Amino acid sequence: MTHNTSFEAVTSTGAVYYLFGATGDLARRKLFPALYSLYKEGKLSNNFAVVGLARRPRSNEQFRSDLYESINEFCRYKADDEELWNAFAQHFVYMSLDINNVDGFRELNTLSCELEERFDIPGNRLFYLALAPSLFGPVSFNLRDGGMLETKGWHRLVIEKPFGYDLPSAQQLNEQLNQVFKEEEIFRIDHYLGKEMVQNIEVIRFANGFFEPLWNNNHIANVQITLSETVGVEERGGYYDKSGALRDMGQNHMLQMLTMIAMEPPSRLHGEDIRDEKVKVLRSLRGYSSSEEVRSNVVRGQYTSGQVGEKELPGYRQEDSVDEQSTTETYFAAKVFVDNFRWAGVPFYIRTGKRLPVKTTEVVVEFKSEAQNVLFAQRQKLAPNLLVIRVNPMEGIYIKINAKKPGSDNEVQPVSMEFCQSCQIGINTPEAYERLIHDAARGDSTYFTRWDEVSHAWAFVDGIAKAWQEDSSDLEFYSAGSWGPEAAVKLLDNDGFHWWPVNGQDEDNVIWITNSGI
Ligand SMILES: NC(=O)C1=CN([C@@H]2O[C@H](COP(=O)(O)OP(=O)(O)OC[C@H]3O[C@@H](n4cnc5c(N)ncnc54)[C@H](OP(=O)(O)O)[C@@H]3O)[C@@H](O)[C@H]2O)C=CC1
Ligand SMILES: O=C1O[C@H](COP(=O)(O)O)[C@@H](O)[C@H](O)[C@H]1O
Repeated sequence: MTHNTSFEAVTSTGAVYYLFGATGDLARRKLFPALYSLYKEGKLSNNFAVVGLARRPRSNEQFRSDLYESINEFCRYKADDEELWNAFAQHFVYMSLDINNVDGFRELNTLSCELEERFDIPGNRLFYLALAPSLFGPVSFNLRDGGMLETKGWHRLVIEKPFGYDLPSAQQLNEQLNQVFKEEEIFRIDHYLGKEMVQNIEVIRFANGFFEPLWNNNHIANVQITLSETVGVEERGGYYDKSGALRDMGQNHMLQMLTMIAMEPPSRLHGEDIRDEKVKVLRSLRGYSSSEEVRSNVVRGQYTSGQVGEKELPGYRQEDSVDEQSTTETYFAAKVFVDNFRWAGVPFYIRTGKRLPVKTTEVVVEFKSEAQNVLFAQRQKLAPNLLVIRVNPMEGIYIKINAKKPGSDNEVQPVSMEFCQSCQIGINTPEAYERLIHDAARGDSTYFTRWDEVSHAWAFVDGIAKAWQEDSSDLEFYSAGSWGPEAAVKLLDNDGFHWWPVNGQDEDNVIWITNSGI
């Protein structure tokens, strides 16, 4: 399908949306609010119905009341227009269903036919699995065996991460899904791909004349991708202790962002062409050939207790449902190479962690400055030019260039020129889940991960995980609220680089030229 660059205009086709896991955290915090925003902005066609599904009993009224609370707590729009709210809520029904009970799916089919008639829906069905991954296979089989796929319309399966625990488990899961759904019917969520500024990477790169000619190893010294979080593992200690930062963030969000930065221009702006280019990057990732190589290129850490502001925060091993002797990493940083013509020799430094000092997602592209420094050597060492893409929570880009300090003889100083998208649009940019639900309803899979992407990403990550499993002695500890293990600093230091400060907290005396008014 042609990748539709206009999020605004297109209303999705009529469908029944099945929210498996409707009593869960994801539904409450993300999915209900996303559906309401889409409805409010006229992006859901009027002929739709939503069936909430989970085991615990709920009447339709209770379900709608949960929906109302979730929207008022988490949605960027409040449900304060009574007429609109009532019109929206009447599309929602709830059915108690155990995934393992095929008879329940037959009842669900009967309910679905009624809803399709009531709302004039042409048999299109979208199944959103906000469930533990172990239930993805059983749901798919019971959808088929319970007759849920016997309509004339389209059928789509939207699944949450994690897609497996490693390559073998992901392959097994994929084989199960493929017994029921075709690849083009499977929409694997990576919510980072729904973020405005991640999608903007493709536009910044390919819609501007002055970046692409420089976008290669002749001009770029290194690329840094940071996904830092201030939160700990919250209520998800049980899941996280088995997963760790590498699987939780590395296999998916970080590698996906890396592919957007490193991919070749697609031949057309079509979903499949874009995904073809992304998968080529993943194929070109240089795996680590030994445990020693993993140790010298990948750093892992775990947070210990620490003072953050007024609060003394617990260490990871004291978190609920976490093993007291756990060696699970809550931080990792890696030096990664993309072995292809464009990127030969350019290090990509990636890092993510929990309980770091700020919540931010940023990409920094550092340009080479040898030639300029030869010329200016007698005066001063120049700062390299940077392009910074700010994904979250601030959205925008800035470039850092050098200019003459006004009034000085020949002093050069860095100047940052910023486009602050969030300052212009405010916090009202669509949430990632809005975009992704809307895309799935329109059948646009551009910003969902295809199986070959997932499998290559797992193959890369498995190499690291295997080395770590053999020997955990390189696990370092960092205090909550710090920037992670010292070894992550050395990783760049050894190459003559350093992590650039995030959140615009530049240590230089930088002048900002900005549209943000700050
Ligand atoms: N929460 C988040 O922010 C994120 C979550 N995810 C992923 O989304 C998925 C869901 O996460 P989350 O909402 O946090 O999980 P929760 O544990 O909060 O919710 C799980 C849901 O599954 C339902 N459920 C469990 N077993 C069955 C069953 N046998 N039959 C029917 N329903 C069942 C539960 O309802 P009941 O007990 O009533 O049956 C509940 O609604 C997971 O894969 C998670 O990794 C991904 C990214 C972020
Ligand atoms: O997928 C996940 O992402 C969140 C971070 O997402 P963000 O949109 O808030 O940046 C992370 O906290 C969680 O552990 C992980 O599973």
